[in-house]
Amino acid sequence: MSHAATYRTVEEQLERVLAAVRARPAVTLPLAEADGSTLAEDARAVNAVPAFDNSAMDGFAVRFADVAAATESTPAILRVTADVPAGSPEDPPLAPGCAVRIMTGAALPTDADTIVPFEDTEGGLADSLAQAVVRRAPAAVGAHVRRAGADAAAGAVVLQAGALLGPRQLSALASVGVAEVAVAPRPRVAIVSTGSELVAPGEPLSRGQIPESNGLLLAGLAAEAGAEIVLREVVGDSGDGPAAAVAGAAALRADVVVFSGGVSAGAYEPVRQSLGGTMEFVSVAMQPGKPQGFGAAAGMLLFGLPGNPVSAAVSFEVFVRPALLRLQGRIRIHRPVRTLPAGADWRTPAGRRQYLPAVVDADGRVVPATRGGSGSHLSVALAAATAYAIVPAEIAQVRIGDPVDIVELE
Ligand SMILES: Nc1nc2c(c(=O)[nH]1)N[C@H]1C(S)=C(S)[C@@H](COP(=O)(O)OP(=O)(O)OC[C@H]3O[C@@H](n4cnc5c(N)ncnc54)[C@H](O)[C@@H]3O)O[C@H]1N2
Ligand code: MOO
Repeated sequence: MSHAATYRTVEEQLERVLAAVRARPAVTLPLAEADGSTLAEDARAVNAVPAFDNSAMDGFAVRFADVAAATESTPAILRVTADVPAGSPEDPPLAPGCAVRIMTGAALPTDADTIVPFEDTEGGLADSLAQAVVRRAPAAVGAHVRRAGADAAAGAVVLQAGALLGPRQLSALASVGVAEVAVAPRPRVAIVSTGSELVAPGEPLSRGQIPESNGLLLAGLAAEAGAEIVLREVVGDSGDGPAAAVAGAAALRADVVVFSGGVSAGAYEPVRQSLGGTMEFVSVAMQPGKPQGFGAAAGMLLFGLPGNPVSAAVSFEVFVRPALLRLQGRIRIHRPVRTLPAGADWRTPAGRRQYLPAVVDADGRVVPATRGGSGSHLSVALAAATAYAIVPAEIAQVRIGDPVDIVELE
C-alpha cells in the first residue's frame, strides 16, 4: 500500500504561522539596554545633527571675502582675535581682516562663513594665536563648515518603527538627543528537545544514544533573532513531557515554545502524541523540514520542528525566525535573496523545495557546504554553511552554471 504525499507549500504554512502572531505592548528602555531590540514607534530627532554650524577642521574661521584671492605668492594676512575650542559657548565677533582660531567641532562664529585649515597657512598650529598667513584660498564660501541640520533636522524621523537597533542605530539616536526608546519586548522563548536517545554533550554514548545538539542550535538561533531564552529542557519519548513543558513555559510567561523531534510518523512521537489536540501536524513541501507541527495555546506559539539537526535549523529559518521577527514588529522579516551561479552539480528531491546548507566560493558560485550532500542528519555540514541554497520543487538536478537563489546567514 502506498500513500500519495499531500504537501502544504512553505508559503501556506508560513501564512498560518504569521496569522497567529499577536503584537505585545511596547516597553521603554534606556539606549544602553536597547541593543538588539526593535523600535516600536518612529524615533524623532530632539536636536538637529549637527546641532549648530561648526568647523570640520582645526584652523581659522574667516570671512571668505578676506581670503578669496590668497595665493602662495600673495597670501592674505589676517589678525587672530579669538580662540574657540570645541565645547566653547563663545561667539566672538569677527571684523573684516581678522580670523578666529577654531578647533574641529567648535561652533562657527556668527560673523564667519568659511574655515581655513592650518595646512593652508604659513604658520600652521605652531604660530596661530597672533596672525594667520593664508597661502591657499578656500574652494568656496562655506568650505569646511558643517551646517546645522545637514544630517537630520530637529523633529525629523530618524528611524522607523520596526527598525532593528544595533550599535549604529543606537549611536544615531544618542546623537539626535534621544535617551530612551519604546521597543517591542523580547520574545520569551522555551526550547524543548525531545528524544530518549539524547544525552548531554560529552557524556559517553551507549549504543543508540546521541549527543543532544538541537537545544544549543535553536536557543542560539532564537537569541540571534532577538529572543530571550526562558527555558531549555530535554524530555523523553514516553509520558506527557511536551504538555508539561508547555505548562512550564506558560508559567514562565513564554511567548513561544520550540520543540524539536517527535513530529513525524514513528511509534514514539511525543510532541505529536502529547500535543495532538493543540497543534496541527502537516507535511510541508520542503527538504529538509517536511514534518511540521504548529499551534497556538495560552497566548503562546508552539512549533514542532523535526528532530534531524539540519531539518530543525532550516525549519527555524523558514518558520520560527519570521514569526519571532513579526512578534517584534520588525520591518523586514525575510532575509534578502540573491541569485548566483551554481559551482557544482547536485541532486534535489522531487516535489519539495530544497534548502541546502551552502557556501559561496571565491568565484562567487554556490556550492554545497560539504561533500556529504543534503542529508538532514549531517549536522557538521551546518557548521560549514554560510547560506542556504533554495532550489524550487520542480527542479530535480542543479548543474554547474545554473542560477541558484541563496539566503546568506551571516
Ligand atoms: N515513516 C516515516 N519516517 C519518517 C518520515 C516520514 O515521513 N515517514 N519523515 C522523516 C523526516 S523527513 C524527518 S525530518 C524525520 C523527523 O523526525 P522527528 O521530528 O519525529 O524526529 P525524531 O525522530 O525524534 O528525530 C529524528 C532524528 O534527529 C535526531 N534528533 C532528535 N532530536 C535531536 C536533538 N535534540 N539533538 C540532536 N539530534 C536529535 C534523532 O536522534 C533522529 O536521528 O523523520 C523521518 N522519518
Ligand atoms: O524533512 Mo526531513 O527534514 O527531509 O529530513
